[in-house]
Amino acid sequence: MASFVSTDCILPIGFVRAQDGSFAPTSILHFHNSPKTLSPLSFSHSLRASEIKPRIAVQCKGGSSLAQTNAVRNLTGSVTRTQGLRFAVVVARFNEIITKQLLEGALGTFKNYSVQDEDIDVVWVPGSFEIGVVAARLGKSGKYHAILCIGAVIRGDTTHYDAVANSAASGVLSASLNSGVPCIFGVLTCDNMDQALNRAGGKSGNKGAEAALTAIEMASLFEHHLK
Ligand SMILES: Nc1c(NC[C@H](O)[C@H](O)[C@H](O)CO)[nH]c(=O)[nH]c1=O
Ligand SMILES: CC(=O)[C@@H](O)COP(=O)(O)O
Repeated sequence: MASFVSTDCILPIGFVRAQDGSFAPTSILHFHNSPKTLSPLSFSHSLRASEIKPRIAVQCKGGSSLAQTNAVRNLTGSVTRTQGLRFAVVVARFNEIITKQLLEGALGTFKNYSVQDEDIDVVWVPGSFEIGVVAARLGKSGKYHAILCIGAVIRGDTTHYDAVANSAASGVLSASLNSGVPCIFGVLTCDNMDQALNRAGGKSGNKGAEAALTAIEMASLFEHHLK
């Protein structure tokens, strides 16, 4: 059974045993809770207790030495713990015949998972290119646990599609990273209208509904495990 030191443990490595038997660390590894194998000089890894050499002392918060655990913690957002979670939905009006269906699918998912109407704000923007800046503003407001971004980019005769699709994706990702609030990419990028219709409630399902479930899970992960 793999075992790992718990989080917030600092492993002094490369140390000199003093005359009084204490250890003087010469370099520090800070441990996270990710169960990874420690290579001899790697950093920011959890240490397999079985790999702790007798001469290494592990100083953990609370003063215990050589703290070990047999439990690997798995942190996952729960789609059944939605009470108090607040969501913003940024929707592009461009290709509204598609985005309205995606929005309806998303709102249906929120309802099915007991997200209250008063905990959802829907913000309309002209097109998918404008989603990122609004998502970033909403994320930084501190009012929401996740931002669901909905759009439909459909290829035309020019390369404009690539600019809009790529900008939408990078805009949503940047909003996530800059605000620290999960911004979920629910923007269709399709070669034609049929592909979009199939993914907005057609035979390929509703990607808006799927993205809403991702938003719930990520909101729960951040609220219940990563604060
Ligand atoms: N062609 C599509 C667009 N184009 C509009 C842009 O999103 C943007 O609003 C405009 O360039 C002004 O900044 N938007 C979509 O969402 N989907 C498209 O297929
Ligand atoms: C994604 C777009 O911007 C696209 O719909 C625009 O069409 P076109 O490339 O024919 O101007």
